[in-house]
Amino acid sequence: MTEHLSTVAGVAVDTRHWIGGERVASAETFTDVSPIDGSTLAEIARGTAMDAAAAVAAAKAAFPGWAATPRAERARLLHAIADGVEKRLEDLAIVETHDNGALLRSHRRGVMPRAAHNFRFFADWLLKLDHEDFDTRGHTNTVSWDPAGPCVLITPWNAPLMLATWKVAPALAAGNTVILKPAEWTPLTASLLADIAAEAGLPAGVLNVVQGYGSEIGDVLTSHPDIRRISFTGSVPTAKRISASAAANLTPLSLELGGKSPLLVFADTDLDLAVDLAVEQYDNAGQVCLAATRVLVEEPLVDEFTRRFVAKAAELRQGDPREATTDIGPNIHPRQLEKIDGFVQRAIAAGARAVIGGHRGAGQHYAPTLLTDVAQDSEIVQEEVFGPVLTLQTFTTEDEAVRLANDTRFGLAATVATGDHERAERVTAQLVAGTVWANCFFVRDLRAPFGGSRHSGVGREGGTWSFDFYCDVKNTVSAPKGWRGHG
Ligand SMILES: NC(=O)c1ccc[n+]([C@@H]2O[C@H](COP(=O)([O-])OP(=O)(O)OC[C@H]3O[C@@H](n4cnc5c(N)ncnc54)[C@H](O)[C@@H]3O)[C@@H](O)[C@H]2O)c1
Ligand SMILES: O=C/C=C/C=C(\O)C(=O)O
Repeated sequence: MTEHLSTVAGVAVDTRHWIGGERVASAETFTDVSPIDGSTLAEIARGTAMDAAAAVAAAKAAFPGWAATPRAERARLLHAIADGVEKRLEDLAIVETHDNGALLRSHRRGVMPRAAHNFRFFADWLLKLDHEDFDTRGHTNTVSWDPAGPCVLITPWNAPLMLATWKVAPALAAGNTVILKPAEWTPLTASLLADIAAEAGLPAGVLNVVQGYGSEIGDVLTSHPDIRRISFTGSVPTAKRISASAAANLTPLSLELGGKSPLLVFADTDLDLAVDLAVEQYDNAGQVCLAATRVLVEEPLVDEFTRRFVAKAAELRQGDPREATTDIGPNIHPRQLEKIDGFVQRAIAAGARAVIGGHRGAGQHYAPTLLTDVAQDSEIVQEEVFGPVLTLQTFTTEDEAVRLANDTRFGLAATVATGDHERAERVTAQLVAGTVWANCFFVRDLRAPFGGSRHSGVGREGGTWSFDFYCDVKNTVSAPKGWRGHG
């Protein structure tokens, strides 16, 4: 037994899959390494096609029972899982920090409370889910949100438990069973979530966790005919593969993908606010899908903005994410660091100038970077870097700002900084993005639709949108009493 437990920062983590209410090992393992110091955290079960198929079978077997469980009982169990997340908040926070290198204080204050909130929110929303019946010549239309079946949920490493629970909670609330496949760089908190769900009393097979490489077990999961929904957060190339694989069974998909979101700074803005919004984009070492990585500044403001930005960014402290004084932790993996530096060096070779940064930092850190003299059609402006790298461009008219902002293949988010209310309304209305923020950033309400336009995603989740996706939405039309048909 103990050979399957790893101790991470004093917390015992089971390194096996969680399938049908049991821990299941694989013949092989893969090594999970900490981005903080390169140390080995655990040897994790390396899922095979057989493990993936077993998880689907377990989810299929558990589905009828869970789908028939009264809503109030499903909601009660989700709240019990939220209680468990809150009880183990410190364990989850420290384990996640070791696993993905993001700040411990963010995990404590923001991310793990949000993970618990994901369960509470969808439990409560389930109980409120309703519509007004409507009448068609005396016939009553009644809409119901019926459970769809087993779901495959595939998540990335940048916010592992937050993004896993953002999918698991609504899927379970809807009456579906789940196979969660966490990213191979961050497998640990998904395993702790399985412990928490079991302790809360979630029936066996309702939540299954399969560890392993997406390239080895992804297709088995996403092409399986018993799977009724796939929700994926990750990169565009993987999304295309999954879409092709899901097409075999016409399995409905929700895809939340990358971005190259703009921050539009107008000359009439509160400059302190605009600078704060820009510097905030280095959060999580730039590994945030929503990050506004293209800073677009109105020409007359650019010198003053740049001066203030540089001063503010210089205050950021890179270091150990466990320390309360650290602002930016390491990037996730040497491969990711390589990728980030590749983007930056190619940009510089193409004529970009690094106002700050432009190189690696100590250990697995990348120096916060701002690149200027970049062409709109260049790689650095068009492609997602997923590191602490921003570009700076200028504009002279509102139309030009909107045109530059919309001129990538992405459309996840956009942020506008302006002191003019009418301008804010005019500009936000023209931006192509799933989420647009005016004079703020990352203000999230789980009732709101969340997702991306164009290559940033397919579909929306959040509030009723989540239930629309995870359910077979049904309309039942009842004839009035005594009705004898059309004849
Ligand atoms: N829109 C959002 O909400 C959001 C949130 C976070 C991250 N992201 C995006 O995620 C990307 C970074 O994450 P990543 O590098 O882990 O992405 P990725 O696509 O490489 O991996 C994501 C997940 O997909 C799995 N996977 C890989 N190949 C697969 C296959 N063939 N079939 C099924 N699953 C497979 C991986 O194992 C991992 O669990 C960035 O583009 C980022 O913008 C988007
Ligand atoms: O890095 C991506 C962050 C995504 C955030 C959400 O999915 C959310 O707030 O629900």
